[in-house]
Amino acid sequence: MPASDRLGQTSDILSESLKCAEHPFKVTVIGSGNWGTTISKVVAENAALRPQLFVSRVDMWVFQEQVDGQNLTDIINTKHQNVKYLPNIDLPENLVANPDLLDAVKDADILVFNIPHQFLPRIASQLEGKVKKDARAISCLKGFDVSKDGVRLLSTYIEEKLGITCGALSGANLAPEVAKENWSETTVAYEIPKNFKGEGKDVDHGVLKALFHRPYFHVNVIDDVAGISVAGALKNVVALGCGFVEGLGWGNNASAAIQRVGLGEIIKFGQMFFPHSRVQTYYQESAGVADLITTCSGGRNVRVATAMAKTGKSAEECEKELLNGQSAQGIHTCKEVHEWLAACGKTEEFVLFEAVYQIVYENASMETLPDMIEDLQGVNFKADGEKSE
Ligand SMILES: NC(=O)c1ccc[n+]([C@@H]2O[C@H](COP(=O)([O-])OP(=O)(O)OC[C@H]3O[C@@H](n4cnc5c(N)ncnc54)[C@H](O)[C@@H]3O)[C@@H](O)[C@H]2O)c1
Ligand SMILES: O=P(O)(O)OC[C@H](O)CO
Repeated sequence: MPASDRLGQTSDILSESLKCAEHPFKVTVIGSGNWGTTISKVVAENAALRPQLFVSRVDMWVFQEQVDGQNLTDIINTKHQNVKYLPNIDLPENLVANPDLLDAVKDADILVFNIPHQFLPRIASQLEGKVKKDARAISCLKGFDVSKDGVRLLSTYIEEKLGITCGALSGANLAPEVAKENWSETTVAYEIPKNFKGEGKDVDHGVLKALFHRPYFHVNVIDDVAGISVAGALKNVVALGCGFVEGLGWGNNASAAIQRVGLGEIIKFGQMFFPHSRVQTYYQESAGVADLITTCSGGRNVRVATAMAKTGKSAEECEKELLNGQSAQGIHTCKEVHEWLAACGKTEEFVLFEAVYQIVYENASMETLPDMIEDLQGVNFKADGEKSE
């Protein structure tokens, strides 16, 4: 379908639910990697299409770097492509690459966070006290914040650090496919805050759908921020497990077994540490089992873990060699999850997550994965009060 037809189609799908904003919302995306640039494209397309709701210019904050002797921002703003992180994809001309973080956010009503999550603390510190007090945010990051105080969602981290309400976007969304406008679904989760200013004056579910929904990118908006965030973070750890068995040449059955156990651990983790998350989110939403399947089929975490199995190199080496500056978030998340589970004495209840950590950081043998999963099944059986082998 030509791009112009697709734009028209979007407009039809959303027109009835759309209201005018009193003042159009200014949107800034913080991050310009593989997914950061893709989501910036999505948002800028919608901003151009809906002047009654959004300021046409969308800023995309870029962590500046040189590419062939030129600033990446200059290349993006002239060629309208992010040649390093999303090559060969045309970006809308109303998307402006901005290397100055504080300038990019200064007028923003909606902040879309989209950076590898290990960089969030430094960026959030720079933003403290510098964003509009009534700005709203959406986090597209997949990961957790773990400290001695506990495990926190990244949206909660942003809320507490910046004093603004933050939701999340997560789904079965390999960026290169979304960027090429192949159809996919996603889930946006946002809880309307107590200080909601009213329709047309503030961000609500309709505004978020108008911001993110495209003919090729179908959005379901819910309020279970914890559910979609837990699923999005933990499927990256499971994907590392799938990459190990793929690299060992064990085939699809082995990968399915890892995904089955992984889904169980994701739901258990959510119920144990974020009891307000809803179990049905994990299997009904794109952010749940669908994201697990797509990531375990072809994501960067699988590719890195497969290379580890084939070459014997470390996760960091494989990430560096394969991803050209992109990040496999499972490498960080499995460590964060291990640290949290160890702190609360629960590692034995999440044996797949723990096995992945041991393989990545403690040189444990990948061949031990099946035995560890057997042990887990034994624990589950006994917990259900049934006979254990
Ligand atoms: N790529 C995908 O398919 C995809 C899909 C859905 C969600 N996500 C999630 O979105 C988030 C962002 O992923 P991505 O794919 O856009 O990033 P990426 O993996 O492409 O990482 C590259 C980005 O990191 C930036 N960077 C490097 N060093 C930095 C530093 N010191 N400070 C700040 N930024 C620095 C680079 O400038 C670049 O913009 C992650 O949490 C990821 O899990 C990714
Ligand atoms: O390529 P990955 O493994 O980082 O996964 C990307 C996305 O999270 C898939 O939804």
